[in-house]
This record gives sequence, structure tokens and C-alpha cells, in this order.
Amino acid sequence: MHLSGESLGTIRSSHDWVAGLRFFTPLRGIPPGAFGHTPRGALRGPSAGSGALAGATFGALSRSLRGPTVTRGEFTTEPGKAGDRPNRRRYRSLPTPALVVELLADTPQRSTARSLLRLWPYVRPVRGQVFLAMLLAVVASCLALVMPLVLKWLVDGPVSDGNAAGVWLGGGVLLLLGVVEAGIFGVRRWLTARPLAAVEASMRESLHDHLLRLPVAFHDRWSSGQFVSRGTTDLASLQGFLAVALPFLVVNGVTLLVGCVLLLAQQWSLGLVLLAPVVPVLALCSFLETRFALAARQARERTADLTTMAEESVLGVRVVKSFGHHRGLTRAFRESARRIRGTELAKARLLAALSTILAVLPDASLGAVLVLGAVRVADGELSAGTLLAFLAIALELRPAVASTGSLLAMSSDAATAADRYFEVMEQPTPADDARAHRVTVSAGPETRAESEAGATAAGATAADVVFASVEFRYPDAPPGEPAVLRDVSLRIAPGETVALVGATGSGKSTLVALVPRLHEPTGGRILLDGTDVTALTRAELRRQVSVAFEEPTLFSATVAENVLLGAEHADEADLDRALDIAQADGFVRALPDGALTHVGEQGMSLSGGQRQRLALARAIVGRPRLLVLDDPLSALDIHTESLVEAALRRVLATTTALVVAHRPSTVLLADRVALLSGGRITAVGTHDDLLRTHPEYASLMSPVAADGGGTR
Ligand SMILES: Nc1ncnc2c1ncn2[C@@H]1O[C@H](COP(=O)(O)OP(=O)(O)OP(=O)(O)O)[C@@H](O)[C@H]1O
Repeated sequence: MHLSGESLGTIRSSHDWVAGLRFFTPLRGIPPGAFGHTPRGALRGPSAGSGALAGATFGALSRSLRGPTVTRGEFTTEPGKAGDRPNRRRYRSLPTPALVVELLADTPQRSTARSLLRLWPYVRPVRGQVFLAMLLAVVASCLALVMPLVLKWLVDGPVSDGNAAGVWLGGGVLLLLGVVEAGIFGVRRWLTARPLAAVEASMRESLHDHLLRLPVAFHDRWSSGQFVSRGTTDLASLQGFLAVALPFLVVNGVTLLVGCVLLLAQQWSLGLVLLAPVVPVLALCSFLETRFALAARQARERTADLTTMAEESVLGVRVVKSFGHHRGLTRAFRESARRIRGTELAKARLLAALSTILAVLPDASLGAVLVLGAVRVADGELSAGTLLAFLAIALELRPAVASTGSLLAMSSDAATAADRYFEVMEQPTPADDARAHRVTVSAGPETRAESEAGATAAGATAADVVFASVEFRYPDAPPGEPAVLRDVSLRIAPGETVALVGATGSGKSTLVALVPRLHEPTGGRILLDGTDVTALTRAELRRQVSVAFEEPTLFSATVAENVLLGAEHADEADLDRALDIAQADGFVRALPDGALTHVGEQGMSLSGGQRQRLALARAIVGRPRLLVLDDPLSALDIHTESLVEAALRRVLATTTALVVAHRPSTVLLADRVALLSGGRITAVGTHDDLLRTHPEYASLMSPVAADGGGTR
């Protein structure tokens, strides 16, 4: 298969957004298309949420793919662009054959027709054009069947009578029929091209939209290659089915039916001889089609695995090169490619058997008809014109029979693609429209006092956050393993900044990820101003909470677009303010197009520290009521870090914040520190108090521990 540059652009875009899911999944809520895609040279606000940008970008790319850019042939990739650099996506474990077996076992056994019928909701809007195109194709095929009858009239009439005018008339009618048939086929193609491309584009957009809505836990389990192959090759296969296999199966069916009636009407005994192989052919086709469907499914899963492997190799090329791991990866890739070749060969063998059956048995019966017909013409029982017409009709039907093998194979492939597509589409997305209900939480006198103080200091804008006996266990955690978080209770008063400190792997990132609902707590509740966050719609939550993750994910967009993802109504002044606080204004100004410079795939044209500052700017640009920062300054040098911290203090004074911190300098941004240990908050206090009273905290904050004790 050849993928055009545009197709690959779509794949890259898809990678970007899927890779950045942790950033924007919980913050979705703006319908795709709402984002004013900022053109170069014209920054405009308001802008919309990241999901909208994802939808708009992907939608545009998807629409640009409506043309027939995916064709059969070899798989090529366009040369890397300047500025494209490997990204630092988290490694997923390589897919195993066991996964393939599991997927195959999980696939519900549906007939090809039932699988393909599921496409109806997408085809429905263009059903008029599709049915009209099919009707035209049927008419064109029937016209082709009329030609032998004109031929019969020509041979038995004007030719045998020596009527020159009749011969000219017959020839003219045949020519006219041929031209009309060709014209109708041309119109049919023109009629279907646009609506079917729209079907593919809308399916691709729906898939992408659904992927962004699926919970992060789902993305943790599925490899990216599965999504890429479902969004590209599977959809191309479905488009091929709708554009070619479906109309021609219908046309062939009608042609064969009409042809059989004509054959039986011409000469029923010869007709029966010709139709004798129908039953065994149908039985053999059904048998082979079932096997082909299984091989098609296996081929698709293996191709998806290969895509994941190729993606990981390319994204991790620095590690591969640094560790000289390319031989090992090449071996694994070769093995995976060999498995695909095996499956493709199995498919080819089945298709060859199908095609042979569909060619040999009908040809054998045609040969028998020819001999029997010739004998009957010689005996004077049959006119030469009738035999000629009979054979001409039979030969007209031959391509319809012969092509049915490939069309069935295409349909089987498309049914597999449809199953794989709906496998993702049927994954439930978290309910988002829960009615917010207020939950009253009793706060102790001390926290209430703090709360009032915070409200005074920060005004009405800062949020009140409570973690109430929060428990969390990852869905794929082995049974019996203790939950990552157990009975975590903490209150952050409005305007207060709390630093979350704990050893590596203690669950800090997991805890902060629960706030924007990347994961749902398996026990307890998180309350925002007394309301359980699970009762807030994601759009509401997005308006109030902003997050900067440890891994600063940027998208293939401009600096401005990346930063403005963090706010619906932010304008240029907000952008400047956010860049200024994050100490990003200097380097952004130095970029070729300033804030309108494209940062490349996953922002890899920037340094780690620059990406981190843009991620911080994105978190603060919308002036959130609750700011969640997961070790946001880890990639900065000491000088830049202190400048960012000084500016950040101004922001923290007006908002509630939860900051994961590994270094004393970051901890000092906070009013209080919470120590996370063994899945629980084991101590809360000021930095100085905890240093004095809590040995574990003191050890975590000491340079010795940072060097050798497993903490930073
Ligand atoms: N997606 C996941 N599925 C299963 N387990 C996970 C997943 N993500 C993290 N974990 C496990 O949860 C635990 C807590 O991880 P987490 O990333 O929250 O720690 P952390 O305190 O933020 O670590 P660090 O300071 O190194 O960033 C770890 O044992 C980790 O292996």
C-alpha cells in the first residue's frame, strides 16, 4: 500500500493527539470545529479547547484525504522534514502473538454481511447517491446483456437475408448501446466518488473523536499501532468495499440473475447445463470465504503490531542508536514482517483457490454447452444465431462470475475492517452529563479558618479542594497487589498552595491525575468546592482546573496554539502574560515567527526546558481556579527555575494549587507540604516543620538522598 504525504500527515497528527491524550482527554468538551484555527501571521482569540483543536486539525487532514490517495502498491514513507525529531513518548510493551490470539478469540463471530451492515449509519446520509449509482451500474450491465440479443437478430435476420440496411442499423444499435453503457459507468463513478470519500472522512473523524473520549486506562492497554491501522488501512479497505466491491457484487448479482433468465429463455436445456455448477461453486465459496475472513483478521492484527513496532523504533531512534539496539529491533521487525507475509500468503492461496473454482467450473460447463450446442446446430435443432446469442450472453456473464472471487475477498477484508473499527467505537466512554450535585463536607474549625483566609486572599476565584479517603488501583494491577493510593485525605483551602512530596513511584502523579479525571478514584471522592468532580461535566472541570504534566506534551501546531489550548477565552494579552510568567517570552520571541512558529511533531524542535515552560504557560494562561503542576520545573536550569518560581508566586497567590515537588526550591513555593508514603498522606505541615519532625521527609529533601537515595 502506498500512503501519500497527506495520509502520513494524518497519521502523524493522530499520533500527536493520541500521545497527548493525558493532556487533553479530561479537558474536552468543545465540539470539533469550534476552534478558530490560527493562521500564520494572524493570531486570534478566543480560541477553544484542545479537543477542538485536535478535532479541527484531524478533521482538516481527514477531509484532505477524501481523494483517492490511498491506493494499492507498496508502503512508502515520505522523507523526514527538517525539524522532525524523534519524540519521547512513553514506551509500551511490544505486542505479542498472544495478543493476536486474544483479539481473535475476543472477536464475536459475525457473518460478513452482518459486519458490513453496521456501516449503514455512515452510508445512510448518502444513500440516495449510492443507490442511484448502483441502479445505473445495473442498467449498464443489463444493456450489455441486450447486445447479444441484437447480435442474434443481426445474424438470423439482416445477415442471413443479405439486408445491408438492416446490418448498418444493427451495427449502429450495437455502437449506441456500447457508448451508453460506457457513459453510464462513467457517471456512476463520478456520482459515488464524493459521497463515499465523505463517508470515509466522517468515519475517520468519528474514530478520532471517540479515541479522545475513551478513558486513559483504555489507551494504556491498547497499542498505538492498533489505532493507526484502524484509522488508515481499515478505513481505506471499507472505502474500497463501498466504492467497488458493494456495487459490483450487486451488479454481478443482478447481471447473473437476468443473464440466467435470458439463457433459460433462449434454450432451457443448454441453460441448465451451464447452471449445473452453481450449487457446488456456492458451497465452496462459502467454505473458503470463512477461512479468508479469519486470515484477513489475523493479517490486520499483525499489521497493526508491525505498525506499533515501526512507530516505537522510529520514535525511540535515539535510544536505539545510543545502545546499538538496531540489530535486535531489525530481527524482531523481520520476524513480525515474516508473520505478516505468512498470513498474506495464506490469504493469497485462499483467493487463488476461490478464483480457480470460479473460473474452472463455469468454463467447464461453458465448454460442455459449446459442444452440445454445436451438435444441435449440426442436427438442425438449433439456429446458429440462437447458439451465438446464447454463448455471447454466457461470455458476458463470465467476467461477473470470475470477478466475484476478488469481490468476496474484498468484502471479507472490509468486514474484518468494520469489526475492528466498531471494536473501538463500541468501547464505552465515560458518561459526561452527570448532573452536578453538591456534597456537604464537614470541615474542621482549623480548615474552615484557613478556608476563609484563603478566600479573602484569593478572592472568590480560588477553588476549595478536598481529597476524601481517596483510593485508587490501576485496572491492570495484579490481583492482591495493594492499591497505589489508599485512604488519601487532604484539604487544600482556597488560595492555598500544597506541595506533594514522596519517593519515586509513591503515587504522586497518579494522585494529581485523579483531579482532572484522567482516572476515576476506585474509592473515596475528590471534591471541588464541595462538588464531587465525577459529578461535574468535563467541560465544567476543564474551565476550573488546569494541569501541567511532568512530561510536557506539545502538538504539531504553533507556539500560540499550544499555549492557548489551556483556555477558551484567552486572548493575545493572556498569551503574553503566560509566556512571561513561564519565562518563555525570550526564547519564543527569538523563534523565526515568534509565537506563530510551528513547533514540529510533539514540539521536538524545542528543548526539553523550552517545552516544559510552554506546558507551564498553557496551564496558567486560563487563570484556573485550581492549578495542578506535576513537577513542572524539573528540566530547567537553576537560574531559569528561580526566575519562573518568582513569577509563579504571583499566580499562586490568586489560585489554589497542588504542586508535585522533588526539590526544596519547588517545595518553597507552597504554603504547606503533604508527604505521600505507602499510598497514604502520612504528614502535612510546613516545609520547615516537616524537615525538623519527619525523618522520611528530611531524607527525601536532602541532597544525599537526591543523589543516591532514589529521590530527586
Ligand atoms: N498506567 C499504569 N498502569 C499500572 N500501573 C501504573 C500506571 N502508571 C503508574 N503505575 C504505577 O503506579 C505507581 C505510582 O506511579 P506514579 O507515576 O504515580 O508515581 P510518582 O510518585 O509520580 O513517581 P515519580 O516521582 O517517579 O514520577 C508506580 O508503582 C507505577 O508503576
